[in-house]
Amino acid sequence: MVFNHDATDPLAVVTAPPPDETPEEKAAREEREAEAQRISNMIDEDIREERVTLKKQEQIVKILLLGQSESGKYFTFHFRMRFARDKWAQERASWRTVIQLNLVRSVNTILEALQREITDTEDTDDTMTFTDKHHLLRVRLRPLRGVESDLKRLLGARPDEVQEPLSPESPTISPRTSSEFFVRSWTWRSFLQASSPRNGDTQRRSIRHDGVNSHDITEVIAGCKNDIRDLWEDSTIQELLIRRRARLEDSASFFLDASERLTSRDYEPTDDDIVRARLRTLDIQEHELSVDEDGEAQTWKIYDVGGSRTQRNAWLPYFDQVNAVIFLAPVSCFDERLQEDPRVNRLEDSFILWKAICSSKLLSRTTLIIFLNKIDLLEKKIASGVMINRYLPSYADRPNETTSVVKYLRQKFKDTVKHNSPEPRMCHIYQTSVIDTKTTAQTLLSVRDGILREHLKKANLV
Ligand SMILES: Nc1nc2c(ncn2[C@@H]2O[C@H](COP(=O)(O)OP(=O)(O)OP(=O)(O)O)[C@@H](O)[C@H]2O)c(=O)[nH]1
Ligand SMILES: [Mg+2]
Repeated sequence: MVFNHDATDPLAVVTAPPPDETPEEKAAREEREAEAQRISNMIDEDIREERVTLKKQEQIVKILLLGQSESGKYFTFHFRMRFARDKWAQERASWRTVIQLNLVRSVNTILEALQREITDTEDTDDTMTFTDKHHLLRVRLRPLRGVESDLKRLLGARPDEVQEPLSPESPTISPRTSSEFFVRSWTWRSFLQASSPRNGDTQRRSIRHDGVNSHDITEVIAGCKNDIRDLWEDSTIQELLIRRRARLEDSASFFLDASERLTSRDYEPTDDDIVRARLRTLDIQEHELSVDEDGEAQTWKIYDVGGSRTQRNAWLPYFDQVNAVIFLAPVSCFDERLQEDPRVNRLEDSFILWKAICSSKLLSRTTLIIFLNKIDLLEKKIASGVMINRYLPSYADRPNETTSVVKYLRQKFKDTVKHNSPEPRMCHIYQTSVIDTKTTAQTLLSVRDGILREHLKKANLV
């Protein structure tokens, strides 16, 4: 296309071709003008595409999950189970490996405690009595040390990240923190792809990775079935765990109680198993879901962060443009300390984090949702007689009962929003035990409706 030179337009007069233009000069000029027009069209197209992308991005609901390590952020599994069924069906089978790792790690922790007791009390009178049965169990369960490393490798850990648990015979035993396993978003994804059945292949495929074969691992674990049960059910071992204050993970007893099922060769994880599985998050994991609202699907992006202190500086870039923050505060941990910094009480750490989130200017227009999580464990602790005011002096002489404790904590988190938010705002508080799949599903619907309502309100205001 060639520019139209209108003599009444002052700009056209300036850009008009010279009157004595030769045919060659005219051809060159027209070529230049056609090129300029082509570039201008390209720029217009880019702008149009950018606008469409921006519009789409505005419609995506972004949710950020925050909270200290082991707060229960993995509950996104409920969202995925409901709103990303296909992906979830693929992912489900691979949780078998994670659950096997959880079980094996717990057994190894018990064996380490046993070894520590034997070594530490060797030359003293203060020793427990172990029989041949205990010594035999130690020997027969020894292969599980190698299995723990193999499972980690199978889940994508690099060789330098897989430290074989120290030999139970070794005098220095590794604390639980050093062996806690994590997942990186990228390795996890590739692992999932490699492990999910494809092309209608519904038969269980043996997963191979880094020279490790899942079939061999399952065989070793199945071979330890009776010994794992005998170890866990032994009253001397139970006494030992109390005496050594062995810190097993929250879900250890659930998996150990179910060890006969978990160690079987054809074991398939149930939803209840998966929600109890522990796999520490490293980096930020992004989950995309298509959430239905009156037949209309909306894209949600959920960002699940690693909660330990060393991971927290990676959170900030995700504060931008986020629609809702779901903060998980595990209320049962009032008497526990952070693994990464044993000087800090875990409940106190949640208070500090929550205050920082409420005060953040970047989050000043973000919907805030808080889950007072692990209520089931809080109930158990209180029922066992642990006094909350011993660890939380501000609780003073209020009744040592779950309802009263939850009411107090609710108010404390609410007050923090009130006194620290840059602009006045509401906060939605839920009491949860995210391992309870039924009630969490109901909570989830309420959370979904709340987020969608707020999203709509903000979209209409803009
Ligand atoms: N009993 C009980 N266990 C829970 C509850 N919520 C979480 N857990 C368990 O606590 C453990 C930690 O949960 P995760 O979701 O992996 O913790 P996280 O917050 O993602 O931790 P990082 O990835 O380290 O940031 C898992 O074994 C869960 O099954 C709960 O409400 N009750
Ligand atoms: Mg996590």
